Amino acid sequence: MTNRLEHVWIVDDDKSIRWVLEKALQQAQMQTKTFERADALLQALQDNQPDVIISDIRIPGTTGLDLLSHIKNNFPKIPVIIITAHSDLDSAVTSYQSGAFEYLPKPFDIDEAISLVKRAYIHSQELNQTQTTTPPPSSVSEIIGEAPAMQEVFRAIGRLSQSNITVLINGASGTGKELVAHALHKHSPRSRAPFIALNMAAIPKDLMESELFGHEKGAFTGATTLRQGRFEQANGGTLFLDEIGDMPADTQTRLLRVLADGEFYRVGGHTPIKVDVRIIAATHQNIEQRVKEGLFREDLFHRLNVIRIQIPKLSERREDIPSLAKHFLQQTAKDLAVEPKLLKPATEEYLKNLPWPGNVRQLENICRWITVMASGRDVHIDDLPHEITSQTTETTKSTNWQTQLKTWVEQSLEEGKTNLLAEALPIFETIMIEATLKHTAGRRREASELLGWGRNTLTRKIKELDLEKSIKIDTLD
Ligand SMILES: Nc1ncnc2c1ncn2[C@@H]1O[C@H](COP(=O)(O)OP(=O)(O)OP(=O)(O)O)[C@@H](O)[C@H]1O
Repeated sequence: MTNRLEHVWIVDDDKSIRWVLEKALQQAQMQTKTFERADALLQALQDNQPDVIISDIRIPGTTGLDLLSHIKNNFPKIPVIIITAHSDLDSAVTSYQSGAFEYLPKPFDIDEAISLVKRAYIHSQELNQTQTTTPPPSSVSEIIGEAPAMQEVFRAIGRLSQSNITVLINGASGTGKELVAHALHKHSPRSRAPFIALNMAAIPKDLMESELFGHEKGAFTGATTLRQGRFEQANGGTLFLDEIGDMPADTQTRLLRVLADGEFYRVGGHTPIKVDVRIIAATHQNIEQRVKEGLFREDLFHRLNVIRIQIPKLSERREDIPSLAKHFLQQTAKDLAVEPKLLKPATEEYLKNLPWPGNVRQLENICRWITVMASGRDVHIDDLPHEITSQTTETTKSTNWQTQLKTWVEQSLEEGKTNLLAEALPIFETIMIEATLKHTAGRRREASELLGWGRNTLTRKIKELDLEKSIKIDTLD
């Protein structure tokens, strides 16, 4: 996963504000949790704490300001961003005075909200707040993958279970590296000890050493308390170092020493600390290339590269797309307590043929979008977000549809499919009909002329292909 260092909790009784913030923050690779009421958030704070809290000034259960003072008293290091109505300057002032990190006047700009959260997060790090990242529970156990390349990954996890060996995971962003790292931990003798994830690319360079190794009180300006680093937190368990290729040279040197000696010093410390930590590292980069270019230490590379697991891009395991999509649609529906959406076969086929540069994470995001935005229970191609339909244009720039169709036929035959026309024709007709009706704003007579069919044929096809629900603007002509 992981740029997802930041855990952000949002409390607002306005569902749409919660939704907008949540999606935007997730898009920025942060983990979010939302609450409708302040008391639910206070309850949750007893179990664990986020890096940043965003709260409306008026919320059921208490006021934003009471909540703020409760947090300031009990969890002083968590920055709180208060959302206020524009007119409500008084409360903005009061929220500052009561210790809010910042306030966000409504209506707010999403980018501004995100940069505010990022600033608050860095600020909280400077206040030496220690937080562990735990992936969301729903993503921990289930790894979906029928494709041969994924089966290979499962075999590796199986072979490595009960072992403590160092693993290097390679794969593009969003392919599931953290999920695999977590599975390796879960199936290891260390499963009861912590799994700590840390993304090198997300940590400012000068905070990296103290993030990894902790620091003593007074080690540098602002180090007002002793702070444990991730190595200490992960003692007995697993430390997942994501985007290891981005690790600065001096930290690489230090890490190498720790791996060789099994001990380290906190920043500003003089007593060696012994730990027993299993390292799982991951990168999307070609790490051998970085070694060649002198950007990554060769000796460290060999230490990490004991076992290598390669996670394929989503475009290299297209057969898994329908089951992944189904899984994400069900998961999102469960989270939102709504009925899961169902993809029509043509939609599945369409999704299977997209380029997916953002890999599984992108598919997951699209499924969330569909769950919230698609109007009916059945999801037609037309219901997909523009983001994805424009991707097709990108693909078709390089490969025309005939070539893609040919690839599909070849793949299907290889998979042993039969009766190919019965599968392809309805998809072909659905795309033709939906696109044309979109163009004519739902006017069937005009669409049938454009398609070169009689009006009755079009009506019959729409019925046969069960497209009625997807045609939203349906005039009576
Ligand atoms: N095979 C899979 N089955 C189910 N869910 C998956 C699978 N692969 C990835 N996911 C989900 O997709 C999302 C992205 O996966 P993950 O964060 O593990 O990718 P990553 O490779 O670590 O990404 P990055 O390099 O950007 O940090 C997560 O929510 C994860 O749970």
